[in-house]
Amino acid sequence: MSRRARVDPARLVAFEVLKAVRVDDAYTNLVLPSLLRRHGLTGRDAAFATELASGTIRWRGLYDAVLAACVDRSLAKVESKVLDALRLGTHQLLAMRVPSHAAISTTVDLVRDRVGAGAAGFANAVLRQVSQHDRTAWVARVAPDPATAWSHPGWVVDELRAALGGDEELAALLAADNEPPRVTLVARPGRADRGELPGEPTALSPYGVVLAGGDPGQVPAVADGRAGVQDEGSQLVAIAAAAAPVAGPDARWLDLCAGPGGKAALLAALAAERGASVVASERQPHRAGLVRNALAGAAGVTGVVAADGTAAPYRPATFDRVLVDAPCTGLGALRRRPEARWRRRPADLPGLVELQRRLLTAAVELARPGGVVLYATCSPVLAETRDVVQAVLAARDDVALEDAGDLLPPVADAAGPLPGTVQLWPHRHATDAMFLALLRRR
Ligand SMILES: C[S@@+](CC[C@H](N)C(=O)[O-])C[C@H]1O[C@@H](n2cnc3c(N)ncnc32)[C@H](O)[C@@H]1O
Repeated sequence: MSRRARVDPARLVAFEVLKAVRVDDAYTNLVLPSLLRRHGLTGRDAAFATELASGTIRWRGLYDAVLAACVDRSLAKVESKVLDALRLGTHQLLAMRVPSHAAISTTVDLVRDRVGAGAAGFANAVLRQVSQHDRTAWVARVAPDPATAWSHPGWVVDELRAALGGDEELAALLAADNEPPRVTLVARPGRADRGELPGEPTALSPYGVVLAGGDPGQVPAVADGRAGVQDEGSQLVAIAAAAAPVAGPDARWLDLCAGPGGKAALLAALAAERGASVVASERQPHRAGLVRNALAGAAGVTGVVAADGTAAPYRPATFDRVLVDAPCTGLGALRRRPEARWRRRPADLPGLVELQRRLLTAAVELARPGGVVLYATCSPVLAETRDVVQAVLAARDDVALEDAGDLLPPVADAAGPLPGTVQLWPHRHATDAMFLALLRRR
């Protein structure tokens, strides 16, 4: 048998995912499917590789603290490929139902094959130490703080704690961030009925279904664009944007930050039912292309435009409704993006907040008097939610904050940081932490 043949393909796929995320800034969710295909993995093997890669990336903060206690030098001095393999071995030992001997021997085989015999001996010695304790005991030894125990960067924990208003629910939120989310589908009204989708109806959105299992791409209504994969919180954003009462004409709707098009597709379906039509606008041309794909075959669409929303090519006071689903840190959607928490930096915030403020200002100017603007983020960070809305309200006398909660089916415990705003949470609502604020132009 060749040395190469001893490496388990599911572990090799996970190892290659970690490398792509580290070296190429790849997104786990995008790189995984092609690697699974390339190595011919399906079914249980594909599920194992997915959990191994995604879980290892999510839990990297805790695992590095464990490994630091088992290695006699700084982790920065351990070769990156070896460190990746050690993290994979640690995830199998502390979080997956893999017998210790198998977790260690398969990791050692991987390191021998990919790095060399010396590194394999080192990996063997380190993982044997890791296997001396279970996860609870390791947390007690190396992770006295919630950031390490729940594997989040400290600054992210600080932002989430501030948004929650204290420590009471912090552990529940951080734990929810570490659970891969259930897959939810949306039946786009007028095009599909949720009764034809496989799974249980969602609790909050009248169009949603929690997928029972399997590949959503195989669901016929998803394959032909009448339904889509969409978090329930995102469904509620589009629903709220469509539901705000508007006196007078209600035909021209705008989605100012539409890429890749999930909310635009639901909004267009809702618009079509009411004889209205959506302009879907997105700055990045390739993401505008994704919006075009998402809207293929949909009624209720005026067009898709690649345009900077802060200088959009529309006349002021044109639209009856404007949705601003603003670019943000995404710290409310950590469940679905394993690497995101490690990639974001506090220094990203000021630029994003400035852009959010400019986009919301532009949206207010594009709304006609009496029209509405729904501002949303998939982040609960106060600088991106409360502060942006407050800044725009303070700078203008032609706009007022109204109650976004009234636009939704009853959602318990969803009060946002300003009166009338809504803040959803993964640990309370099993949605992404979407923020919603409703503004009306005077
Ligand atoms: C949170 S995402 C929108 C998600 C989308 N609404 C959906 O449901 O599929 C924010 C989008 O805003 C876009 N964006 C960033 N800066 C922009 C700008 N100045 N004008 C318009 N769009 C912008 C990003 O490219 C990104 O696609």
